[in-house]
Amino acid sequence: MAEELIITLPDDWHLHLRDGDLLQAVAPHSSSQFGRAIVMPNLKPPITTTAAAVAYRDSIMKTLPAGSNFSPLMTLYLTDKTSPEEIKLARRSGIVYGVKLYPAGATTNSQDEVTDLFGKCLAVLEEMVEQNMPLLVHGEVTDPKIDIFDREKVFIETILQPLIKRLPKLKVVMEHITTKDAADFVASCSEGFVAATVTPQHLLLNRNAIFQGGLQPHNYCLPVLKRETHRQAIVSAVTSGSKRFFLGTDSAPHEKQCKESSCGCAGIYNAPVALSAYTKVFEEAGALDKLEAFTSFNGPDFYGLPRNTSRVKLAKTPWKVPESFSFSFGEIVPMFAGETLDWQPSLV
Ligand SMILES: NC(=O)N[C@@H](CC(=O)O)C(=O)O
Ligand SMILES: [Zn+2]
Ligand SMILES: [Zn+2]
Repeated sequence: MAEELIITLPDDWHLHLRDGDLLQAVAPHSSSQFGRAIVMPNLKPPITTTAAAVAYRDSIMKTLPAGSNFSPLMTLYLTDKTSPEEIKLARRSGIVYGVKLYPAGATTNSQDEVTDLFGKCLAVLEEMVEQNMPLLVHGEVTDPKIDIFDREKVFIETILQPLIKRLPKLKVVMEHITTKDAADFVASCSEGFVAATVTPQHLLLNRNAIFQGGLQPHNYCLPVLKRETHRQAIVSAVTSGSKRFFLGTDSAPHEKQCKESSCGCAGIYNAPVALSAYTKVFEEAGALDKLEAFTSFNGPDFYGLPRNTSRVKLAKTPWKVPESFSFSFGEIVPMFAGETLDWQPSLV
């Protein structure tokens, strides 16, 4: 069994860096372990224009330590009002790498978004094909009549399949997939056009983790964790060697008091443990030889970007995850708080 692995520096293809104090607090955990990150636009207010993305990128760059090579790849938040012209501006800016679809009300800060994708956004989607701009989707329907555990499957059937049929040349990333249905669907689509990101929590935890010994708010995220058979299916998908699946942590920090509340926020802060956690998944599947493609090759290949050239070492040295990280504004509790993990990353 390997005691040390050296792999190409990974990128995070789905990350929430937030803004203000929270950005300052969490940026180092990602910028020290990843080359690039696709930065989600669900701020308050959301990043809906290229101008706002440029300003947000500037504020991220200001938080990075001197000499950091971390590169934030920005995204726009699709709304019913987004114009095809905005897509052209985004492409010309050279800093926007995707447009994010949040079905209205699907998740944190997604109140006033797309209500009718085909009715209101078709011209924008056609321009995205023209500009080779990927659509990144939070793939859950929001109809309250649909059971929360079925929302991803129903999204595939009612939105994604018709969308891909209508616009087969649109690049689509199904973000944070959680089900066998999603893994099978992505595997059945054209390589290079449809791909998926997968989080550490959906690979390592099933829905029991939300209720283990009492309600566990730090294991609550969206899409919600699913049953064990689904977890096993997405582990098989990512460890199969398929190029369609890549690393996207969905690290989504919320202050401890917002998680431990009578109405707790959705989102798991996993940036500090992400590389250890993904390595554990591949080790347990006997597929450490497939880890690097998932963490460091498939993402840039899909986005048409060069692979990173620097490397990271993963040493099989047990380390204890902090119970929480404290800041002037409050605390953030990471995934696997207080637990011991095996693989410790460091830049080489
Ligand atoms: N994943 C989550 O549970 N929450 C994310 C939003 C998202 O990615 O859906 C957040 O911004 O907090
Ligand atoms: Zn999401
Ligand atoms: Zn997310």
